[in-house]
Amino acid sequence: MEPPAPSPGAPAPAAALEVRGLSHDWGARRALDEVSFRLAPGRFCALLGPNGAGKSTLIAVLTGLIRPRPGQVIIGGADLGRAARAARAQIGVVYQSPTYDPERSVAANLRYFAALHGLGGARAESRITEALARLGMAERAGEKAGALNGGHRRRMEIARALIHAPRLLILDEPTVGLDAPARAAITEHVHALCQTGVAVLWATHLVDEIRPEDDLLLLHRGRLAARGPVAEATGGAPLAAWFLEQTKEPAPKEPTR
Ligand SMILES: Nc1ncnc2c1ncn2[C@@H]1O[C@H](COP(=O)(O)OP(=O)(O)OP(=O)(O)O)[C@@H](O)[C@H]1O
Repeated sequence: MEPPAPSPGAPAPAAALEVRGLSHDWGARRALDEVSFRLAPGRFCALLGPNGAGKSTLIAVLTGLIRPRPGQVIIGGADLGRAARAARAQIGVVYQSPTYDPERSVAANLRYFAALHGLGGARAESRITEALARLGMAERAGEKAGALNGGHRRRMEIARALIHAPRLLILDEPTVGLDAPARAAITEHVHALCQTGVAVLWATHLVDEIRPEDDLLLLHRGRLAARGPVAEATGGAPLAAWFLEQTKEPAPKEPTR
């Protein structure tokens, strides 16, 4: 992972995601400040940041929920500001809050999303089977979504986000509220997806979800405080200690008399 080159010579391979000079203000509060990075196909990139760092705001911009002002988002070569449909067609999203129909089966939930992407009939069924198999959910296709445990519901949502074969999968703290085995299973499944060429942007504040071979973006108070392969970004320091050190709040000042 590297910052975007301002004047490329030979054409670089299309990035799964390229973000240039992105800022966003919520009223008087600066939530994102000049954020730029590039994510290569097939890479797992952890977007690490403490509460309030700006992770969800960044994801809202990347998924087109809010407009970058200023800034540019390019997904698989398509500019989100100028060619929103083409750009959005290349991303799958799993938001922090669950979004599914608890009364319908797992397969029916996926079928609904397939239809939203213009997929139907045998093509949709084969994509559903494939996506569920990738998440280890094949045998649960007929179960009611509301009857699944939390970990399986999340896996269903991840399978659903893959239904249109996106280039980039974006997940906003997907393991919130899950127990340790479910967290480990989901982290494992999503890392494995990268081997199929999908790039993953995984927002988290939990360092145990990040592996040494991953890419890392450290977001703190809206700014990218570090980026690159984990060992490079941390300078080889243990990740948990490094994260605490980087995001340490200044001690409150002594009251003056
Ligand atoms: N809709 C909003 N209106 C006003 N301020 C907002 C809004 N959403 C986020 N903020 C503010 O923007 C800053 C970044 O918040 P954001 O939710 O993007 O951070 P986060 O890293 O996702 O945090 P968390 O891990 O707690 O979800 C915070 O100061 C937050 O209070």
